[in-house]
Amino acid sequence: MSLGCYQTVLFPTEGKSDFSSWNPLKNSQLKGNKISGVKFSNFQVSQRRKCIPMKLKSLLSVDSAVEIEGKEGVNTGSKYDAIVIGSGIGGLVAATQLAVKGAKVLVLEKYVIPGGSSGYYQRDGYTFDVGSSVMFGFSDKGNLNLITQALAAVGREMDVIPDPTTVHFHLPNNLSVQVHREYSEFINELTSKFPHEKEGILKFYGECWKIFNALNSLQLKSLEEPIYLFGQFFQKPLECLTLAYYLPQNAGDIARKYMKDPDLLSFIDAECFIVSTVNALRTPMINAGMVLCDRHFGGINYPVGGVGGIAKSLAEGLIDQGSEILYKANVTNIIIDQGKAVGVKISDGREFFAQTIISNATRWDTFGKLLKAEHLPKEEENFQKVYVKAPSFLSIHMGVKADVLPPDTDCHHFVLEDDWTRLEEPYGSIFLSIPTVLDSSLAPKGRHILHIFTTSPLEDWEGLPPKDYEAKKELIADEIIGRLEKKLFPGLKSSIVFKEVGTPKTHRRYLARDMGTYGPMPRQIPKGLLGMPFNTTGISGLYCVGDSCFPGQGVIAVAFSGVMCAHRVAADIGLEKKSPILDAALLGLLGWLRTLA
Ligand SMILES: NC(=O)c1ccc[n+]([C@@H]2O[C@H](COP(=O)([O-])OP(=O)(O)OC[C@H]3O[C@@H](n4cnc5c(N)ncnc54)[C@H](O)[C@@H]3O)[C@@H](O)[C@H]2O)c1
Ligand SMILES: CC(C)=CCC/C(C)=C/C=C/C(C)=C/C=C/C(C)=C/C=C/C=C(C)/C=C/C=C(C)/C=C/C=C(\C)CCC=C(C)C
Repeated sequence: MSLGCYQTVLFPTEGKSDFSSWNPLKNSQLKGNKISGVKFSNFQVSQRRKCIPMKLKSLLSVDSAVEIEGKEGVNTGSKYDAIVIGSGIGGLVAATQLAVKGAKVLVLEKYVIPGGSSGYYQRDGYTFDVGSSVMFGFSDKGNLNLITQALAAVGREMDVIPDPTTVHFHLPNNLSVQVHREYSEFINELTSKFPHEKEGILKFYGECWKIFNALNSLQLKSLEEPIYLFGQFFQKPLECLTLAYYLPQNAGDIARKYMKDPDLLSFIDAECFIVSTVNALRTPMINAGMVLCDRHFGGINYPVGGVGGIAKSLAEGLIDQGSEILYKANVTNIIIDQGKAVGVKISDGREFFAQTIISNATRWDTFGKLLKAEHLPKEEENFQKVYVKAPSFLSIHMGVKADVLPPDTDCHHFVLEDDWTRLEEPYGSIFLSIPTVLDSSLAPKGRHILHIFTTSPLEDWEGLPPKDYEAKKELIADEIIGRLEKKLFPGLKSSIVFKEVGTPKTHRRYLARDMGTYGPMPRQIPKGLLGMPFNTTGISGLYCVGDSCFPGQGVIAVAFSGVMCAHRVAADIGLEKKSPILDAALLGLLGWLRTLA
């Protein structure tokens, strides 16, 4: 199936009117509405900011980022080394890493473009990021720039724009904190708000750096592969022991060792909530250490042309390696033969076979829908005891008149106005991303994009007649926009020229995630990352990748899960070294450790 060159792809919101009219192939009115004429070389930055694109090198033009190519003639008869279900960043990284090791991979994607939550859609001259927009691991230094490395592995590089402020927090008691790219500036700003806690602040973030530096010194591969793991322990014993020490710990406990001020502890909760959808007491310290430092080490960098270009580049790179990707391929079953996963069936009845099957669908979808209930392994039962689905999102994508934003507005904002206890409540906290502050080419001239999202449970949106559903979307969106108008941008409502609201039903439908979930979150206080499963599953030949695997939510996190998965699969199909005896011992040990969580 080829959608042809320059087909504009739409990611519609769920609603009667959107559904009845949606067909990406028919949207010829938007054909040619690609961000034409813009090349990375003469890319123009919004005049509000002096952001200079990092000249990494560009092999992609923005035009090609909009072109989507399906793969014709995928052969149902041939046997692949691996079939990957889903082309989220986790799935694509696993697929590309395997392909460069020499494996023949087939990616089956339900939607018409790659990327999942890191995809994009276009409307009226705007290019919107579907979900993720704060890119960790996308710098040109260190070992943890996994997005950069994943692209480089398949010969792709993208121009990126450094974001001077990771996020601007607007919190209760008029606490406003900008997380500057420069660590010292951030620490100065935070200690100026909490001078009595200076020592505690330095100690807490100092522990984060210990973790980050240990992670950054390792060569990252599968922690389920003993030859690699023991090799790392041998080469970097201190760093590995540091990580092993922090593995079962949570950020909130460590913060409480050093800090007492309740507002400061709540600030640490907000820092963690952004990356884990739970407070600091439930956020694994390794994850906190990773993100709270990477933003200062490599910095947050936004890809020119939008986040969707990353998945597009990976998919192109995959095809260059001789592997395949098939869009509109909705996997309905994983085929099991004598207890081993051997293939998949898609909704049009075709079957594909491979030595290994990798699912980038969530574990709830993989084990609840793609496999029959009797295949639920004990390990998955345990996972579902320790982790629950985080709520879904209400998202509002808007185009606004540019002059509504004050000069020097930051790209990312987090807003929780009056009451700390509302942090984790549905519709309590508001995330706001304004990517046009960095890349003005994403919107028509004189306009900015506002991508607003807030947590929202699917249950709030079920069983409503279409008219009530539409009315509720408008009502809730209006409230959220009103809050931003009051807190940040007076006159916001009257500046709106485009608005589209997506509900949890939209996310469920177009991201194929059970209940539209954002990802897994611990049911109670977890033992850090100890309970999070890696990539192998209780079913031989079946692997999982993505945010319901170690280390959890986040684009960089799922990229790491992709790297780990590819390494483990490569060892199992003979493309990497493997020791069956050590394998059995390590997998047994890791399984036992998880039962302690
Ligand atoms: N607002 C946000 O910023 C936001 C929102 C949600 C998720 N995220 C992040 O996105 C990342 C998720 O990445 P990921 O790699 O785990 O997955 P993903 O959910 O982004 O992608 C999974 C892909 O698999 C496809 N798929 C699922 N089931 C399928 C099936 N049966 N057949 C064929 N295709 C199928 C989906 O269409 C999707 O493209 C996480 O990092 C998460 O934190 C961010
Ligand atoms: C095995 C054993 C037992 C032991 C051994 C020891 C060792 C060696 C260990 C090791 C470990 C490791 C390597 C680990 C690793 C880890 C990692 C890499 C991690 C990572 C993580 C990441 C993350 C978590 C991320 C996240 C992020 C996110 C989620 C983001 C988000 C964002 C958003 C939401 C946006 C916002 C917006 C606004 C504000 C607007």
